[in-house]
Amino acid sequence: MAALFDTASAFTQPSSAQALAAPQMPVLRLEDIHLRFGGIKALQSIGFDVQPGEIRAIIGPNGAGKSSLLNVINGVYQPQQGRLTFAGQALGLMRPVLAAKLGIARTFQNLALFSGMSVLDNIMAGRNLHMRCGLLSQALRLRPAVREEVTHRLVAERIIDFLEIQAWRKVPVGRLPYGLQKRVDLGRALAMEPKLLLLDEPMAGMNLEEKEDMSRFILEAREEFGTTIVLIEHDMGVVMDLSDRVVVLDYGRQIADDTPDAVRANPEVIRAYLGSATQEG
Ligand SMILES: Nc1ncnc2c1ncn2[C@@H]1O[C@H](COP(=O)(O)OP(=O)(O)OP(=O)(O)O)[C@@H](O)[C@H]1O
Repeated sequence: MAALFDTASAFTQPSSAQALAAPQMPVLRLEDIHLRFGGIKALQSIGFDVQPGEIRAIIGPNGAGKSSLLNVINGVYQPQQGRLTFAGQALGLMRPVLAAKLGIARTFQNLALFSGMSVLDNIMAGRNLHMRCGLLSQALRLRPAVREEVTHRLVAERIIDFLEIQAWRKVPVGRLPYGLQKRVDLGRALAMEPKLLLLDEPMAGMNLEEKEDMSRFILEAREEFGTTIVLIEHDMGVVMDLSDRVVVLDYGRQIADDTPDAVRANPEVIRAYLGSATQEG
């Protein structure tokens, strides 16, 4: 993110599938994660890593445990068993506040935007963690607060340019079509300068053109800012096109962790999930 943001990230590097050729310290490693809700075994012995600059997909049928897994990664759910390591730091378990501090950002299946606020202000909301001046100095318009706001606005404007949403920067988000709202949600998350970006069904409810746009922005975010991405997606075409490696869940179990092509050819995956209807994806 050096080109866009003022602070360099530990994971800022040109990223591509080539980066995966040489093993590096993973951004994230999950080991033997078990999560239960009463009698429901939502996750059973899940373990995989995410390399810097990688786009990792998590797929599986409805109820397979995908959202639960994302919630374990950002600390919303506490697994009964397992270990999580972030950027080489063994954390045991994650907590939401810690996740935010460590630089884990997330978009949601059901958008989490302020619908009455403008595009710019929603993206500015993503800068909150980076703001050092308190509310009082902001309210009194003290000089350091004004200076800081200018810097953050600059970052927000650059993200708006990057996502090609300049024309709507002053428009309340609630008035935008759904596809654009999803783009603003991505912008809000990118504004956090995340080391790890979790995308929960970024293409849900989009038409083909919107999906193509969103795919392009995800790939460009990785290329330009070196963002490491974990995404849940139901559209197999999107998963195959975007991801470097794919984790497949079925009834809370991890049945595959491989490249898109290998996953596509895996008989257990085909049986559990892909099926004939999605083979063309
Ligand atoms: N907060 C919760 N309380 C109880 N059970 C839950 C909770 N969250 C998830 N579950 C259960 O855990 C299992 C996995 O659910 P999860 O939402 O993680 O699956 P998913 O793969 O994301 O599904 P979908 O594709 O439909 O979003 C399901 O049986 C679900 O009912």
